[in-house]
Amino acid sequence: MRKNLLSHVKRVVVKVGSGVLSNGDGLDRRAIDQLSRDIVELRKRGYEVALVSSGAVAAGKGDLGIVGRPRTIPLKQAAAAIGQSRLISFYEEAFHRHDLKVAQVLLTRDDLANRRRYLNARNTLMTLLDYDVLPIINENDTVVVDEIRFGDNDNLSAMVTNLIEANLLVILSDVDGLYDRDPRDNPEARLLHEVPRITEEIEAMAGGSGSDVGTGGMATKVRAAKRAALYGVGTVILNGREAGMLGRLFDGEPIGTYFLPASNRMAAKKHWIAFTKKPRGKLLLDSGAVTAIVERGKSLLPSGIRGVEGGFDRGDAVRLCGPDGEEFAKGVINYSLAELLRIMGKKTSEIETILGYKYGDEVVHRDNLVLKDQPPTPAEES
Ligand SMILES: Nc1ncnc2c1ncn2[C@@H]1O[C@H](COP(=O)(O)OP(=O)(O)O)[C@@H](O)[C@H]1O
Ligand SMILES: N[C@@H](CCC(=O)OP(=O)(O)O)C(=O)O
Repeated sequence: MRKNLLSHVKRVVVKVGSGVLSNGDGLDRRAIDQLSRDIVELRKRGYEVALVSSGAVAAGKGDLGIVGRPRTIPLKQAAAAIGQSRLISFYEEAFHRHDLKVAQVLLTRDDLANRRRYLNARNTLMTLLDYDVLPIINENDTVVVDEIRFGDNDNLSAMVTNLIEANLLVILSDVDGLYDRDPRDNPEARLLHEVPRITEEIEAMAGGSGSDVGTGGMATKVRAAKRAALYGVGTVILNGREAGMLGRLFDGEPIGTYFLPASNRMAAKKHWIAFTKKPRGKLLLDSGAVTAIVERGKSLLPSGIRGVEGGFDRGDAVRLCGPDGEEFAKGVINYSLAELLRIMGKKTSEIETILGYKYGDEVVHRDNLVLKDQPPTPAEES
């Protein structure tokens, strides 16, 4: 059964957590050597692989004398600066033994939220894969502030899966997969082998991290799997502390937890709008506009807009809210705040007269609009 589920897979994103790569004293070389063997094995079987690796903070914090978690953001960022170069040098050494070249790619959410930079990052990663180089991706912890943070590498790995159009996301952690409750506190917890759909009940099973080095725990892994599923990609959570898990997975062994993809995937661009692009302002719509968008899949026209909050430029993402103020969708806007203030509530035919030009009849085109909790739509352009 598992083998069938994986038969279409060509390109894989493997994410490895800090808990797998570190021991109490920093990086665990044995774990890195073992992971490199597993990835080399996958590549020998013909799969393309990109690695999202945590571990920078865990690798560097000891140099600053930090025991447990770094207490402040600057300490965490300093630890990451020390640890990231060590992490890559260990990887370089391990993979060179197998004649595999590696490349370090450090990203912030801002890099992917801007469509041009997103496409640029994609081209770089695709080029590395074309040249048989293993990209090793991490968040650029040293420079991130809250507004441009992915927050955790589970989320980053889901974004990268979308970015490089991978067919499978594998998350290697320090547990065997998703249990029906946190196995740390519940010895009777049961491992789920397959999750057909990520419901609220499934999300409620996943708790936070119990370790000094992990971020987000199972909750962020399930969220990442949900994002990947919406993009039509399955996710497997495996225990990365055991040797040979990637090979065993592709041999068809029923290990870990497999989250099935949604049967009809969201278009890559809509996925990016929904999950990567950060919204700036808010549009308040009348009920007619809400019905047209939600029930008839229409674009947003200026006539349905009653109010605006916050600032934005043309091309930014904005939240769309109904008369009750509740956000029901997110979309990329064709007009700046200054332009919108002049055309909102007006007919489409008046746009050009008022502004002297127009970018389109729609304020937000239906192709650039995603409903909250929207069931996935058939794939369109990417
Ligand atoms: N329902 C659950 N099933 C499995 N693990 C869970 C669950 N709820 C919480 N966890 C915790 O999540 C941890 C893994 O997440 P985390 O510490 O962030 O690891 P990583 O460094 O791999 O990202 C596990 O060690 C476990 O204690
Ligand atoms: N970017 C951070 C890792 C953040 C993170 O999500 O950690 P983890 O939960 O171990 O995957 C680092 O390299 O230390």
